[in-house]
Formats: sequence, structure tokens, C-alpha cells
Amino acid sequence: MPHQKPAVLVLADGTVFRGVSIGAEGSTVGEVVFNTALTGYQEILTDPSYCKQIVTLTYPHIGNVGVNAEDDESNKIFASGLVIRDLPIASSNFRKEQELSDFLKSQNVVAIADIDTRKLTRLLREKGAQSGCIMAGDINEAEALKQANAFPGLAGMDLAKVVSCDKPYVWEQGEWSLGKGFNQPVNAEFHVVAFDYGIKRNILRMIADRGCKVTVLPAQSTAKEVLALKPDGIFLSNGPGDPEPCDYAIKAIQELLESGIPMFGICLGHQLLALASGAKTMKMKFGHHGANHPVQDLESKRVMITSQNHGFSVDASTMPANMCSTHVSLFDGSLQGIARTDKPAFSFQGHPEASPGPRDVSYLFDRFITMMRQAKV
Ligand SMILES: NC(=O)CC[C@H](N)C(=O)O
Repeated sequence: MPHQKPAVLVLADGTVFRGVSIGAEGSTVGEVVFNTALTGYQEILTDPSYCKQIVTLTYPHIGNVGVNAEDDESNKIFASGLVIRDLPIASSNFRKEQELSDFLKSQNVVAIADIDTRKLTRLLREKGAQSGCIMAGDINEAEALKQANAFPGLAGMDLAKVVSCDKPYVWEQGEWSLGKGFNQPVNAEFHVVAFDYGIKRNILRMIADRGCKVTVLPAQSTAKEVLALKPDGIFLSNGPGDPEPCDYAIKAIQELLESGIPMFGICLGHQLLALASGAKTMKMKFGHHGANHPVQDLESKRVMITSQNHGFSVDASTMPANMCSTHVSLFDGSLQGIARTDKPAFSFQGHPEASPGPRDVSYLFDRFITMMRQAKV
């Protein structure tokens, strides 16, 4: 292995972890969180919802299958930094196009390996997610601590409009499968308008594969702009940051709810639907980030293993009378799904598109299609 440059991770509380650099040189700041997924590091890094977060992966061997262009969830790495235990010397996979380390360097992302990620995770669990700084190459620990403390945290930060697309586009590509590549669905039955608050590609693919043409709009688009496209359904995407300051989105959703057009939201979209309906959101201690979270469907009583990535949640005690809870986390009892009782609108806090993660909740996409079909007749 070529000589590796040193790197440090310094937390706002002054804790220092010394390791080696596996990405670009320089420094980065963000909220430090941990994700327990065993696979999917590429999808995690390129998920726009990780903007301004430094991701620690608790699974020790990361990078062992390299990266490839097909598995990106967006057009770049959005995570502010990566923290891992061990980058294997040899990576191998028939789909590999690039080493993880080269991927990080090519996108100027700072990352650290060879630290005790179990110790770091225990600390984040006990104290909660906190600001941190990774410095790689020329290291000044006092300066890294200063930078960590200068990061204000995600509460109050509106990042959806920062990561969103600049102009509308149409999405028609379906899901990837072995030996076939990406599906190209034909003869779309429905037109879905999706707000891009930081949308992941696999969401678009799963909607497209169910017979939909999707028009993706920038986060700050108005209800009028959406209605002008005459959609059969409206989708509210995942995305980074605090949902509460996204007043433009909350206003547009409130107006669109009046139209009676079926609406489905995922993660940030779920939180925004709740806010638009009068509920409140709150910051969690260390959030949910992983691919193994049990969630119960309160109607069928079925328990599903789900993919999760959120640091805020809807406060169940603030739900208005015209909203009911549909799903609950079996890890901590937090709210995982809601539905409006007076409108065709529902949402899920976790990630039914998986990516990475299990597909147990994909039936929610089918529910959205059924709603659109019922509204059409
Ligand atoms: N994945 C997401 O959409 C995350 C939603 C929101 N930014 C949160 O952290 O709770």
C-alpha cells in the first residue's frame, strides 16, 4: 500500500481520533452521524440527504467492492466526509469501475480510516450526534477543533433548496437488474410531478417502473406550476436538513392538498406533509441511519425491515385530528408513517426505495399507484 497521509477526526466536545487519510487532503465539517448498513456505501455517499453530514460506517470493511457509475443515487457525493474502520487492501467485484479511495479523491471529499469506529459510535449514541471536523494531510488539531465548533448543526438549516435541481426535467428510466441493466418502461399510464428536495434516483426508478412518467421540479416550485402540468399524482422527495424552515415547500403542499390529487412523501417529504398538515417536527438525539430497522405497519400488523436515514422526526403528539399514524419504529417507538384521513395523501419516514437496504416497504409505491388509479375513474 502506498504511503498514507495522516488524518484526524475532531469532535466538537474535544474528542480526537487519529487515523489515515483515504480521500482528498484538506478539511471538512458537518454533523457526525453513524450508519449501521453492511452494504451500500456508494448509495449512502451519493444520497443528497447526507449533505452537511460526516458519515461513520459501523461495518468495519468498507470499499471492498469498489464503486461503479450505475449505483450513484445522484450526480455526486453529497456527504461532507466519510469515517471508516478499515479500507481493504484489495477490492474486487465484477461491476467495479473505480476504487472507493479514488472516487473520494476525484470529488474532493475528505475521509478517514483506521480509527476505532465502535468507540465513536458509542460516544454518538450516548451524547447524540455532534459537529465534527476531519482534517487530512497537514494537520492542526486545535484548528480542527475550532472548525468543528464553528459548525452550527443542522437544526434550522434549510438545505432542500440548496441541493435541488435548477430546472425541471423528465425521468423515464426504470430499475437496474442483473444481465439487463436499466429497464426502459414504455406507455406510461400516469404523470407524476415530483418535488426535488434532494431526490434519490432509485425513487424515480421505482415510480417509473410502475407505469409513470415523472416530471421533476425544483424545490421552490409553486403549487400553480405543479397544477399547470396536470399531474395524476404528486411526490414529495427525501432531502437534507431541517424540514421546518422549508416554508416555500410547506406552503406549496398546503395548496396542493386542496386539489385532492394523490400525494406520497418519503423522509423529508413525509416531514413536510406533516408540517403542512399542522403537526410539528423535532430533532432526534442521533437519528436513524441504517438498513436493518424494524418498522410495524399498524394496519396489517406486519413487521418490516427497513432502510432509514433521518435526524429529524414528526412528533406524534402534535398530529391533528385529520391525520393518523400508519407505521411505527420498533426500535424506539417513533412515528414512521402517516396518512391524511380527509385527503388522498400519505407518507413514510424510512426509505421504501431501499438503496441500500431491504425492499420490504416497496408496497407503498403500489399504494400510490392504486390511489392515482382510483382518482382517475
Ligand atoms: N433522508 C431524508 O430525507 C432526511 C430528512 C431530514 N433531512 C432528516 O434528517 O430527518
